[in-house]
Amino acid sequence: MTVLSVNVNKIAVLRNSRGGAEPDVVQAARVCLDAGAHGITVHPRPDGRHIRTDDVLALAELTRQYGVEFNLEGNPFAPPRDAYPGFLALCEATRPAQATLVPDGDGQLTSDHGFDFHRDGQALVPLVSGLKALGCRVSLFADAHGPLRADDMERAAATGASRVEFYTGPYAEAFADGDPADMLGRFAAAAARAQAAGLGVNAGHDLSQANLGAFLSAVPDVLEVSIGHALIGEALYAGLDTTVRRYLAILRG
Ligand SMILES: CC(=O)[C@@H](O)[C@H](O)COP(=O)(O)O
Ligand SMILES: NCC(=O)COP(=O)(O)O
Repeated sequence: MTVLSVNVNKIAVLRNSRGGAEPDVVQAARVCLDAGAHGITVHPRPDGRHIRTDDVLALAELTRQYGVEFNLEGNPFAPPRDAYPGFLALCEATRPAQATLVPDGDGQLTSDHGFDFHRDGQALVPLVSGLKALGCRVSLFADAHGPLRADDMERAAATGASRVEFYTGPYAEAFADGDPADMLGRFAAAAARAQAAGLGVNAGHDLSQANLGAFLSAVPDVLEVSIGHALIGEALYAGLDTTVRRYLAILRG
């Protein structure tokens, strides 16, 4: 079964909008885990707009206590800045079960593209091996919506990473436009190529209760989805516990 990792970035957005400690990111993560979520994801950004270093440390401890996966996302090439020690330093401090490398530019509103494995593949090799030496499974954020180059997934696998996380934003847009069939075909084909190259497939970005089921029906053997923006929004109406349980029901099919 596909596992659910809840991204709690948006809880920190709300907290930071007023300063102080509420809503409490760790308490929100605990509610998600008590509802049955399989793990917690965060993507601390160098500008500190939501998740901060102290949140990363606290969530690493919480997930350790629960014995569930902590998935830390970030750009390993972004330099340390102010209160952000850098992605690799955070991985060293917290040893997340999964490190998801994302090629975001500084100041980007949100993640909107995966790695160019032809350009970045060689540079990723030492980073992946360093993270594996820390005990992290490594996943690489990857595009699956456009035409893949013939050996894209082979190059991703050649970095030593175990998984790719497909950037699902374009699928979510196609679904919202009422015409997701072509996009689903592209993701299914990309998944087959990743799996043939020996990579496990994760997926994330703008997945929601509305669009998740169709995605998982069309794209076989997705190992993990990380979901935050829609889930936290939906939880405003239904509550966090109920919302997480609804996602888990979708994953069970
Ligand atoms: C890597 C990814 O897909 C992003 O969705 C990310 O984790 C969300 O980041 P923000 O919450 O900063 O938009
Ligand atoms: N890796 C994707 C993620 O963690 C959550 O993305 P979103 O649901 O906030 O768009």
